[in-house]
Amino acid sequence: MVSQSIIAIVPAAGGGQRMNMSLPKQYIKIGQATILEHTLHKLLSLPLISRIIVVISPDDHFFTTLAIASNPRISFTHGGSTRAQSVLAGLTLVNDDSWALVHDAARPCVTHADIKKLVDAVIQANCGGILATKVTDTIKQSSHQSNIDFPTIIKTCDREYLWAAATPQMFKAKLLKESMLKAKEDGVSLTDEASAIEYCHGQPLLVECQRDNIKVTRPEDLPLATLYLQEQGYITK
Ligand SMILES: Nc1ccn([C@@H]2O[C@H](COP(=O)(O)OP(=O)(O)OP(=O)(O)O)[C@@H](O)[C@H]2O)c(=O)n1
Ligand SMILES: C[C@](O)(CO)[C@H](O)COP(=O)(O)O
Repeated sequence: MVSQSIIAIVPAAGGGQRMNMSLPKQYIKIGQATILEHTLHKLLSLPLISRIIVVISPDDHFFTTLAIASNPRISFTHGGSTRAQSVLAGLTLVNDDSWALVHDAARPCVTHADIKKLVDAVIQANCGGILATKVTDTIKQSSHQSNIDFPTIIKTCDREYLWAAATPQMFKAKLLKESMLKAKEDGVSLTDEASAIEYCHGQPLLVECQRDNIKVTRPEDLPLATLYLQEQGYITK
């Protein structure tokens, strides 16, 4: 049984540019609830997560209108212009000795079982780690950045060692804070927490999760997230 304190940080301050919708994607409704509410319900279902800090944009006047905002285990703070800045803002509210479990607001389909699997693995190994999926496609490296119409292939990567990072990502708060601040000081941009630990020569655990833990990023992800939440029984078909 886990006895250490685990505080969840939910970065939810993004603008959702790639969704190309009028409101940030965390406030799009799937069934009766917003994406953010689905995500928070998943985290609330684990009693071992004692507190959840939701990091919202300073322009966000919507979060506090949601009933879930007054849940006693939930509080909020304001984030910054990058995901890393938002996570750091949340981390400043977490005791150094606690575990920080960072989970994207935009990943509402994560399962209770996969969060528990990560927590158990991390606590047992006493080493930070992340949920991830093994890469199953054949991966090509392009000659140019992928923002041109038809870049050409320069090589096929060996996928045996490749994983796609997901969230939650769980680390001791002090280590994560120090590693993220070091990366920031050195001008290294981070798209996840593990990158900060890697930058400081740590080796986080990879814990395999189900492939339904998608990040809602583009419009075509929405029907997929809806289907997964239906299959999981969170919304009616
Ligand atoms: N300044 C930011 C940027 C992102 N996020 C959060 O980080 C998670 C993953 O980021 P991403 O999918 O890139 O979200 P957006 O930044 O909203 O999307 P986009 O990049 O398409 O604008 C999301 O829950 C998002 O709200 C955040 O808290 N603060
Ligand atoms: C943290 C993350 O969800 C892991 O896949 C991802 O890196 C966030 O990246 P984005 O650049 O904000 O989409």
